[in-house]
Amino acid sequence: MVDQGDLVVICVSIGVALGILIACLVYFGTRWYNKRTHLSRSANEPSLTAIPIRTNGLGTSTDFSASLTSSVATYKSPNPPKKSHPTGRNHQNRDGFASVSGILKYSYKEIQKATQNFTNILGEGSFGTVYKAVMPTGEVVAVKMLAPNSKQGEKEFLTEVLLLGRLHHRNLVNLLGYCVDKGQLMLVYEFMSNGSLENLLYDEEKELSWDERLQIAVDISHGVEYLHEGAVPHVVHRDLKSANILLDHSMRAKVSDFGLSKEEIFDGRNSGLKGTYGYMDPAYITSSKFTVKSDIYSFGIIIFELITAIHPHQNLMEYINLAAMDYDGVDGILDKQLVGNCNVEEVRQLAKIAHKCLHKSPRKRPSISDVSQAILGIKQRRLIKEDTMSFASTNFSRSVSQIDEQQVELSSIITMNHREIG
Ligand SMILES: Nc1ncnc2c1ncn2[C@@H]1O[C@H](COP(=O)(O)OP(=O)(O)OP(=O)(O)O)[C@@H](O)[C@H]1O
Repeated sequence: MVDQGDLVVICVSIGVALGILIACLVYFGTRWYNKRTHLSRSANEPSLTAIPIRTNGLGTSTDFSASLTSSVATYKSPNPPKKSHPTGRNHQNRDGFASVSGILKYSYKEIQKATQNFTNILGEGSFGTVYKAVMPTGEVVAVKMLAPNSKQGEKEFLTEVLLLGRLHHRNLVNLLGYCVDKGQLMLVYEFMSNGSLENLLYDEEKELSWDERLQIAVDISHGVEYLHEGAVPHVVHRDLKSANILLDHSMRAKVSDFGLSKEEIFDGRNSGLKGTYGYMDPAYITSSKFTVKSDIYSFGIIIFELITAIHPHQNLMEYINLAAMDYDGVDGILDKQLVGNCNVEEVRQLAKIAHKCLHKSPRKRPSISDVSQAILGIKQRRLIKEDTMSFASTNFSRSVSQIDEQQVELSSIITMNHREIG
């Protein structure tokens, strides 16, 4: 027989053992659950800061630490990002790869037919040839075919497509589709019928009014604002220049070539720099650190191109420095198309904003949202002025017609008086 004391000891021991068992079960169960949720979350959210990239066009890298300083120009902002714009497109995707972004995959044959066997050439860039294509739906698009000597691998190309497909804004040249077929890599973009800003500014036969130029500056600032502050993850363009600003049928400007790996500049040696001379932030050249403020610098140069129609490769910077000496200094370097055809005060205000973008200390340059607010301010001040003037002129004509009416009344009274006296 077990006495009562032993029974108590046995019960307590069983209780303690059960307690330990339950505690262990809860502890390991929670750990297992947390791990499972973490894994499934990671699987659903591909880390875009760990994108394998093309490096210098010389090879590929899948090293994640290297990708953090990569030319796939994403960066993490200290501020929480604004909500990303939805794609608004509702295409069915045939391979499911880019279904998140709503971009289409085309076959080589489809593109071949749409470009009339690659005969419809729009231009040539550092990535390869750009063709005009008419899709079976009737939609006109631009197809960028990567040069066969491009060292970009298929995997890296698809990663870039995935990144690009996430970026949609009315002031960006949106990616509509892609093609990886028969060893060819192609990107399908919306078609911009008025070509590049560079062509419009430097072709003697083309004309750009001051209003169009001001609107182009507003449009570019909105496109860059989306890349810097709206897109998730944020994107640094790294090659803003007038050749990368394209215009649609209604002369609205869109930023192109964003998010693509940029080729390293070759100037007789491996500089390690990416971008285009003339637009390149001097602070980046000395530090090799590319930031959003380097894009702001390039944008400042584009604004001065809009004002002067002087190409950065034709000593634009010297003219800018000269103009910086006085508030009205910009009057002397104005594009001759604009002389007598623009509001000089607005030109001076825009030049003042551009000077700030070119500040030699990147920290002192404004953010893109400040720049776009300031440019919009120029347009708004004009609207307010026009409103005030039209209000004043309406009041003036009302007063004139009142005087006219009173004169008629007066002359009829005088005539009546004359008749009575007569
Ligand atoms: N979406 C488009 N719609 C119409 N024309 C385009 C489009 N994209 C490019 N083009 C034209 O094709 C030409 C080559 O463009 P691409 O973007 O490849 O090179 P780039 O910007 O001129 O130079 P780089 O590649 O050195 O930046 C340009 O003249 C441009 O006008």
